Amino acid sequence: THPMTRSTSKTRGNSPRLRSAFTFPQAFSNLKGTGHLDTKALHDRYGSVVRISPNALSFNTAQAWKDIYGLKKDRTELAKDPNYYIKGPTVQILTADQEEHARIRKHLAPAFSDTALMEQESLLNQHFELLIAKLKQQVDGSSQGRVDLMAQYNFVTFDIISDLALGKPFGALESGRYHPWMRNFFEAIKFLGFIRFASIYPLAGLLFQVTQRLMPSLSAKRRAHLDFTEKKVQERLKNGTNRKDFLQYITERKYDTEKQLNEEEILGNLRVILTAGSETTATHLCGATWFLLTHPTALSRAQAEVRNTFKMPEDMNLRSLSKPGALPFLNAVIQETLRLYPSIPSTLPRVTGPQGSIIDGRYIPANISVGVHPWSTYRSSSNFTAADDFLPERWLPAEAPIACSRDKKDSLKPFSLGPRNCLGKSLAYAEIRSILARVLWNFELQLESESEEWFFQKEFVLWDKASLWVKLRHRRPTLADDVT
Ligand code: HEM
Repeated sequence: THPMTRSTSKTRGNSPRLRSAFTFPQAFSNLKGTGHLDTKALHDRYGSVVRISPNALSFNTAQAWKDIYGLKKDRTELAKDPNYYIKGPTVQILTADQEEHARIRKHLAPAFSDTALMEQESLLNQHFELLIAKLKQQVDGSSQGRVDLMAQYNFVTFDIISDLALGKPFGALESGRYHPWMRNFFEAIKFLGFIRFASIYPLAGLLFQVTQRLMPSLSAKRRAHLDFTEKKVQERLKNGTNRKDFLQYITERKYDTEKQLNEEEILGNLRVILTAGSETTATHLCGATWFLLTHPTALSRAQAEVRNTFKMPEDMNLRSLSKPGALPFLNAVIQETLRLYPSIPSTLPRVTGPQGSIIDGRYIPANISVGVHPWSTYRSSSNFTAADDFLPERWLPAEAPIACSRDKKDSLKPFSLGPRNCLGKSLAYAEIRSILARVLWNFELQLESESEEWFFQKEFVLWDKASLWVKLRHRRPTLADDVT
């Protein structure tokens, strides 16, 4: 452990001077897209709790995850930090306060149950298969298998989520192009750093609003962006369907009619799901692929595991892919990627209650913004041995290097925990396993040289990813293929 990690409960010992006095170091860090590195550097220097701005503390331990995000014994939770989770005109699951959140989550949850997932399988399979078919076309086509997998993973995950949330896919895989809604979304990510900056500096925020007003094209674009989802949801509600999409579950279960989600609330929440459930999954797929392609032994092993487990591509389905004990190495790769390349690398902040809170054994006064910083936590040597190394074996009890037996596995919470944890976790795992397994089964893969440094990215709440250029070839016949 770093000597400062266990240092003290004296808050001053964990307070870098500039950070304690001013908000600008944190604001600039966000603006530059280096927040993950800067916060990690502070943790490395000051230990497991550090003041990152006058009113905000960052933590990096398993216990802090529980204390900040878990449900308390008295059934209360630390509120989401209102300066970060800005409420819009419609209540929605991410920003709602505790009571409203419980109501919304109760109505959305059936769409994400294990039963729902199994019922959605045939819909999901169409997209998985289309992805593989399109990749095969590119191997045979003029690009000779040179493919931007980042785009392809975006296409498939956004197609899936739009199919489930809006009743129709964006059609990105089919057309091989970003749908305008997706293009707007990715353009907006670049602004997230600035928006965070603006939320700390009202003057910058004001300027931002004024510029938006002065640029009709920008606000027209925003309107079109919102209109699109509204129109789709209205059409879907009007026409009805037998498909097991999200709306089917949200509208068929009648709890307390007074507390039903109204149409506006349904739309607001579907919009959240549309973004929460697409980019995060695509990001992880890119990360796992990049790690495999830069670690050839792991790539061969994952590939052999998938190909030996499934003789025919039709053998891959949600049940066989998620069977306990199936694909242990691929699952270890998935976990290790969640650790080294968390789709949401920065803190999702909460505020301490009116009486203050005990976090990681320390009393923290009332109304302080607190959170666990995933990037710092997952790369801290106080939590993981060889924390910066890609070592999927650490997740395999029989093979983990002895040094890794001290890993604090509980400090990895990529889907958060407690009442506000990720509702789409099972769907995310299902998509990730299904897509990675199919890609590894069907193709030989090689990283193109311009993507060797792909991993080193800026972070604006989400990662500012570049294209991931990969050379794909058809699967080489194996001895087993010849025999059978
Ligand atoms: C690798 C993929 C994913 C990761 C790493 C991830 C991570 C997270 C995290 C950390 C949160 C907590 C947010 C907070 O505290 O404010 C969250 C919430 C949420 N996620 Fe995911 N997510 C993923 C995929 C998905 C998918 C596929 C869906 C749905 C289709 C989804 C739907 C949601 C929803 C609805 C919430 C809000 C839950 C609530 O507030 O009760 N996520 N996710």
